[in-house]
Amino acid sequence: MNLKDPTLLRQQCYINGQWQDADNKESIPVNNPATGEIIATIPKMGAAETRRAIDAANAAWPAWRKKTAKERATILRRWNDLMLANVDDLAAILTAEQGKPLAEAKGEIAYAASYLEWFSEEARRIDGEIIAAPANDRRFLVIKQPVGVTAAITPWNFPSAMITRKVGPALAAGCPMVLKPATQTPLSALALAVLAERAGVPAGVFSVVTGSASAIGGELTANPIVRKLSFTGSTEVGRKLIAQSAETVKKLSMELGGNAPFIVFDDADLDAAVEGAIASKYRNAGQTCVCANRLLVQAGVYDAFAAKLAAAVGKLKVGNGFEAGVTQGPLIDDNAVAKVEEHIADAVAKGAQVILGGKRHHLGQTFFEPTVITGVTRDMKVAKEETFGPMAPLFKFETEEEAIAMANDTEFGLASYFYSRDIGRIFRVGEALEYGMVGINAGIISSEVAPFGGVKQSGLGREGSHHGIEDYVELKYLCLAGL
Ligand SMILES: NC(=O)c1ccc[n+]([C@@H]2O[C@H](COP(=O)([O-])OP(=O)(O)OC[C@H]3O[C@@H](n4cnc5c(N)ncnc54)[C@H](O)[C@@H]3O)[C@@H](O)[C@H]2O)c1
Ligand SMILES: O=C[C@H](O)CS(=O)(=O)O
Repeated sequence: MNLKDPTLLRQQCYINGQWQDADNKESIPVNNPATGEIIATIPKMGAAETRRAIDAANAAWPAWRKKTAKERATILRRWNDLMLANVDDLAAILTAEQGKPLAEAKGEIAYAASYLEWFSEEARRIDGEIIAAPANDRRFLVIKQPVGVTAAITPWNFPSAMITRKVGPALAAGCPMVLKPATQTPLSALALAVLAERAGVPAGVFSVVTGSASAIGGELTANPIVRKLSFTGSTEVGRKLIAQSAETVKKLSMELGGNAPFIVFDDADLDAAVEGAIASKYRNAGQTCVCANRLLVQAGVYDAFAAKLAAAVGKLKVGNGFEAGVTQGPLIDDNAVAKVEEHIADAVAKGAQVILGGKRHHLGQTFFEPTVITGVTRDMKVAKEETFGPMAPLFKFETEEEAIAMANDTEFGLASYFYSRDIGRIFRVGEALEYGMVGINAGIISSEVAPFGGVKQSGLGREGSHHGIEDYVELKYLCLAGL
């Protein structure tokens, strides 16, 4: 990894403004999924170090909340600017530990920085209310105050953006944050801490702890000083963290799993639908929470869409993310590859046909062939489970009502997509889909200015947009009498 600024690559945790090893000096390797080589080691910390980070956050909170909104905004804006000034190094670190192509990694860094920029602006718009009281000698005031010490636990698939989507609103609202990044991709988080320090984030306001997920998570969820937990990851782990947080009644933000339907109606622009399907399904080698997981295609255009999609998918280039022109990197680990293989094998055993790809790539490691399968039916695992890999399963439907029923037949409700040029259908289907987000004639919909989040078992709360700050403030009602 050739960095212009090698000091961005850290192999220690950042607690209370200090770079530290684990108390027991133990460490964990960080692997490059494309080559299998060890690129760094990080401390294997646990509950004791996490408690110190929480105590440091609590000690730093009064001074941080006392800063004016403009002072906090200035620091967040400077952090954004530093991310953009170091985009090449941050992207190289991200590709080395997560595998996504460098162009995608640069895109993630810009996306991640946009949350710091957005919440540097939102910091100055956390306004209250004065309510018309029911008596002339009274005035009712509502003010918004920072929730307190917050914690974040983030996934490996977006090692930078999932962090700034949480730390941005937290710091903007006046809350300190203790972060546990994914064990597979901690280096991006530690590089963010380097830039936070340079931006002027005071010691204790942002700390990064790596190591035992259960030990660190156990402390973050049990410690009463932590007033809020924001988690992004699988629904399975989210359920555990919700249960662990119940004892201390923490505020929770949960960004969990998905099972996105991608519906192609017979009135769709098929070329646009293929472009959108490629963008949604194969971004990050299919490892995003909002990837199309089920492609539902109306019978009249099924064969034409399948042929067009297979032709376009066949042009995707698999390889090391640092190689020019590569659009498909490796999957994160062998378990991820096994999940894709399991879904393909199950579908084929129940009658589906592989029309493109279908097996591990000849490059070895965790590379997988971009895959398209047809003849998929609702009894197959891929209908109910998140594949999280570069495999597009095509289901067939006859009517609009059938498509909506198929799309909603899941416990998930994060992202959904459909392609149609009929305005009546656009409103009917957009309103009928049980999802937090709906892409209409669009395969990529995420933005810092829009509310990101799901319904049902895809999560709680929203991140980004004006709404994203609400999860980091408490409403306080002041009743003024005797005026
Ligand atoms: N909704 C969203 O915005 C969003 C975004 C990205 C990923 N995801 C979901 O995340 C999943 C893939 O990411 P992943 O494999 O990192 O998910 P994961 O749930 O396995 O891990 C997420 C984070 O939780 C930590 N963790 C795991 N077990 C824990 C425990 N017992 N206590 C405390 N922390 C624990 C991990 O170390 C990691 O930091 C997919 O289901 C994907 O849909 C959702
Ligand atoms: O995987 C989850 C991310 O939230 C995807 S996105 O980059 O925000 O669309």
